Amino acid sequence: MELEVRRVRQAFLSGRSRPLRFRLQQLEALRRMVQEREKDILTAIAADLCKSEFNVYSQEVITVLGEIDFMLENLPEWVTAKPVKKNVLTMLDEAYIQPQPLGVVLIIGAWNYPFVLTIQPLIGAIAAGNAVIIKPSELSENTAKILAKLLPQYLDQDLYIVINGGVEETTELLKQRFDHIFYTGNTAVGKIVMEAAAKHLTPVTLELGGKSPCYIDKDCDLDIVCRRITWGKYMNCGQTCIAPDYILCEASLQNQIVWKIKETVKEFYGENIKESPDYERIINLRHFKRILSLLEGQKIAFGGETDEATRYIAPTVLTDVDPKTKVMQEEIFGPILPIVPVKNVDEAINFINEREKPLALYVFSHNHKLIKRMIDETSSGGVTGNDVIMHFTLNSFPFGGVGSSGMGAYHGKHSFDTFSHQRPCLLKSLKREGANKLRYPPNSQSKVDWGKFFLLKRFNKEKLGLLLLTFLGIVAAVLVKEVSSVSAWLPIVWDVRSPCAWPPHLGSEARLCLAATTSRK
Ligand SMILES: NC(=O)c1ccc[n+]([C@@H]2O[C@H](COP(=O)([O-])OP(=O)(O)OC[C@H]3O[C@@H](n4cnc5c(N)ncnc54)[C@H](O)[C@@H]3O)[C@@H](O)[C@H]2O)c1
Ligand SMILES: CCCCCCCC=O
Repeated sequence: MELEVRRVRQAFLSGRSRPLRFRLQQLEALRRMVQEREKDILTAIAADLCKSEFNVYSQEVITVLGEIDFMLENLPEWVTAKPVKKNVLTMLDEAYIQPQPLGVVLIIGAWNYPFVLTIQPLIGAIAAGNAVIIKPSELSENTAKILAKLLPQYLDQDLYIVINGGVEETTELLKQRFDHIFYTGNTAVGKIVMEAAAKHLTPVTLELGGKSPCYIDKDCDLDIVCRRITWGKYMNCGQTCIAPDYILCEASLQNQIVWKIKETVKEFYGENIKESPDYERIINLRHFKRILSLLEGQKIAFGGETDEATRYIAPTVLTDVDPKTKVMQEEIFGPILPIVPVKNVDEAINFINEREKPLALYVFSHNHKLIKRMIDETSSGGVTGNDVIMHFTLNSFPFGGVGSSGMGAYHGKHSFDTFSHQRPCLLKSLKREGANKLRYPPNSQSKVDWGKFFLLKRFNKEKLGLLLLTFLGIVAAVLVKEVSSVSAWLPIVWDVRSPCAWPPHLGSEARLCLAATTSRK
C-alpha cells in the first residue's frame, strides 16, 4: 500500500497532471472509456444491484457523461487565475487567486450507485490536476472489478490507480498520508475516516447519510405528490442516500397517502413486483436482515413481502409509526416508508430540528410561503420543494451534507473547488519602499492614524480637512504652474527619495507614504 501511494505521489510530483491540456485529455479519455466500454460497465452495475441496464444508464452513466462534458466546457475558465480587489497598500501590486491541485487524493466510493459515486469525484479530482487513488466499495464487487480493469486502459497508469479490497485494505490505506480524502458511505465509517485523516491533518470531504424527512402539507395535489415520492423512495430498492426516509403529515392524510402510493407502485412495477425489471434487490444478506429487523412491531399498511434467497423486499408503507421505534432511529436505506403523524407544520419543524441534520429534506405544498418557512427554520444538506432527489441532478448545486450527514460538497464547479487549493498570490515590486515606512517600526500614533485612514477608511475629520487642503494646494500649484510657467517644483515635492517638509501637518513617515502612493499613477 505504502509503495503504491509513493508511486502515485512520485507521478504527481513529476508535474504532468497539472497542465490544462493534460487534464482535458484525461477527461476526454475517461469519456471515451464510458462510451466504448458502456456494455461492460452496464453489465457490471446491473449484476451488483439486480438493476436493468436502462436504469443503470439513466441513474449513473448519464450523470457521469454530463459531468465530464460540463468540466471540459468550463475547465479552461476555472483554471485561470482570478484578479482580486486590492486595498490602498497593494493597489500597485499584482493580486490574484490561482487554483492549484492539492496533491494525492484518496476517493473511497460507495456501493449503492457504485459508478457515479466513484467516478464523479474522480472527474473533479482530475479536473483540479490531482493524482488519485480510487477505492471502490467491495460490496459492489463487479463494478469494483470493471473499474480496476478499465481505468488503467484509458487513464495515466501512475497518476490514477484503483485499489480494491475490503475493510482491511481500506484501514491500511487510511494509514497513508494523502492531501485530501473524499469518502462516501455511512456516518460511522465517516468518523473512522476523519480520525485517520486527522493524524496527517488531511482535509476530508464526507458524503454521508441520514434520515431525510418528507413533509406533506394538506394543501397539495396528493396524486402527484405520491407519484413523486414513490419514484424516489423505491428507486434502487430504497438504497439511495437522498431517498425520502419517512413521511410527516397530518393523521387525516395517512390513508389517502397509503392508497395512492399503493396504486402508484402498481402503475410503476405491475401486479407482480418481483418480475419488474425496474425493481432492484438489496445489496447483501446483512443489509437484508437489518432492513427486516426494522419491521418488527410495526403496522404494515401494504407490502412487507420478502424473499431471502433473492434479497427481495417489497415496497412497504408503515402507518402510525412511533418515533421511538427502531425504524425511526436509523437510516432505513431500503424500501420501507414509515408515516409519522404530526399535528401541523410547527410540529413537523420541531420533529426535524430535534434530530440529526439530514442529507435531504422534502416538502410538498401549494403554499410557497410554507415551503419557504420549512427551508428557513430547518437545516439539511439540500432541499427540494414539491419533488424528491432532483437537486442531485443539477450540477450548479453543491451536493453534500451538513452536521452528521457530512461535510464538504461536490458536483460541477464545486468538485473543482473541493479538490483545489485557492492560492492567494501577491506580487510586489522591490521599488516603492517609501510606502512601506508606514508599517515598519518604530510605530507611532501617527502611523496608527494613517493605517486607520487608509485601511479602515476611518476618517478623522480634522485630518480629512487637512488632506483636502493639501489636495487643493496641489491643484493650486498646478494652476500656478500652468499660468506662470513656474519651473517644475512639484515633482520634487512628490519624489519619495527627496522627502520635503510639505505638507507640514503630517509626520515624516506619513508624508513619505502619501508621496509614494500618489506619485505612481
Ligand atoms: N452522501 C452521499 O452521497 C451518499 C451516497 C451513497 C451512500 N451514502 C450513505 O452510505 C451509507 C451506505 O453505504 P455503506 O456504509 O453500506 O457503504 P460501504 O459499506 O460500502 O462503505 C463505504 C466504504 O467504506 C469502507 N469501509 C467500510 N467499513 C470500514 C471500516 N470499518 N474502516 C474503513 N473503511 C471501511 C468500505 O470498504 C467502502 O469502500 C448510507 O448511510 C448512505 O446514506 C451517502
Ligand atoms: C438520478 C438518480 C441519482 C441518485 C444518486 C443518489 C446518490 C446517493 O445515493
